[in-house]
Amino acid sequence: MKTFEELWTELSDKAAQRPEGSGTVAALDAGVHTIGKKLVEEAAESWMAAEHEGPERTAEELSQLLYHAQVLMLASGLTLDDVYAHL
Ligand SMILES: N=c1c2ncn([C@@H]3O[C@H](COP(=O)(O)OP(=O)(O)OP(=O)(O)O)[C@@H](O)[C@H]3O)c2ncn1[C@@H]1O[C@H](COP(=O)(O)O)[C@@H](O)[C@H]1O
Repeated sequence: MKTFEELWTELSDKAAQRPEGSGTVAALDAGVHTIGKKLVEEAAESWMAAEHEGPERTAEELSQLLYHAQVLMLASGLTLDDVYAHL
């Protein structure tokens, strides 16, 4: 298990180090358009899980939504503080 901040640290390191086999590096290379589509897909899957599939599946989909939100933040050159400033 990891927190949102711990995931951010891990993904930031991956973006900087670009290790072989990283899905995050591949997503960043694919670009904002592809990442954005994935974010919307995970949002829809979270919605459907909440309506039809129960809390466990909803938590799983929401974790993927948070992951793709962080990838979009990285691709956009944003930091956590840039986003937290709007909360
Ligand atoms: N938390 C996640 C995470 N959540 C979602 N995903 C990606 O999002 C996809 C979600 O898949 P779906 O189930 O919606 O779809 P799928 O059919 O399985 O996959 P696609 O065909 O849609 O790509 C997964 O296949 C992963 O590619 C994630 N990829 C990585 N992480 C974590 O990010 C960290 C870095 O990962 P790497 O960059 O791959 O090393 C690790 O700690 C991982 O656990």
